[in-house]
Amino acid sequence: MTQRMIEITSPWFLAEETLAIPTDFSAVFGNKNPLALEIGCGIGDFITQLATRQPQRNFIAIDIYNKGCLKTCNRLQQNGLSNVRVIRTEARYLLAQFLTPESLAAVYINCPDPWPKKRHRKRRLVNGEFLLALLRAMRPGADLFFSSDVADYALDVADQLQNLPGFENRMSAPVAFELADYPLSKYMRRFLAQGQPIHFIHHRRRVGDTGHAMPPQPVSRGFRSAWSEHHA
Ligand SMILES: C[S@@+](CC[C@H](N)C(=O)[O-])C[C@H]1O[C@@H](n2cnc3c(N)ncnc32)[C@H](O)[C@@H]1O
Repeated sequence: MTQRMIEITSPWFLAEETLAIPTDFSAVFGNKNPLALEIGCGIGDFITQLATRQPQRNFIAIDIYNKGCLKTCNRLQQNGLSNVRVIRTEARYLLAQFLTPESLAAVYINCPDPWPKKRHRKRRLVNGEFLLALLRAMRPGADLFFSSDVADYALDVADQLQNLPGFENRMSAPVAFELADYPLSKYMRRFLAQGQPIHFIHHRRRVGDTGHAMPPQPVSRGFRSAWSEHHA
């Protein structure tokens, strides 16, 4: 099954095929403000709140879901936010192709697809290899925020992070049920309304960390299709 592709003409949208490899995002935004990334922005409610609160930062919001990218662009436009751009792309592809090492000041991943069945867990986006690719793109001192409604996903990510010396935990526990001043996404609000807790993780790339990130692995464009199958 494939997504129905809607052409997105919004000025907030960057078409993946027009981006330079790697991309100079300072030139895209016309300033050298710190750059942050949201992976899996959905309909853009989280990034809209965050970018409103942090006008001194630039944000890239990515999703493989075409309609979600369109809704995110529309929401950003309604809120007049000039510090965000939306890209329809796959996270690993973005990290391997478009981002330079140490270019990100923060990364946000909220309620990633849970793949709850045990035999599907290997499909989860956030694993050790992915965290190393993130680490490479994060500058020392950059923040990584992860949230999930699925306890075992969050515990697994917390475990992986604990074993990566490039990261340090910014909270008093590996996983918390609250994160002060953190905006709520659509999925977070949905789960909280159903009485399900959200599990939060906040790590930082250790200042002084030099060599724990691995070089980018080759990622093909076709790699993305498996991830978009369920968005028909
Ligand atoms: C469960 S939704 C959560 C959306 C939003 N973060 C929220 O909390 O409301 C997960 C989102 O991640 C996107 N996604 C899944 N895998 C992705 C990948 N590999 N790269 C980019 N986006 C991805 C999906 O298309 C979907 O919009």
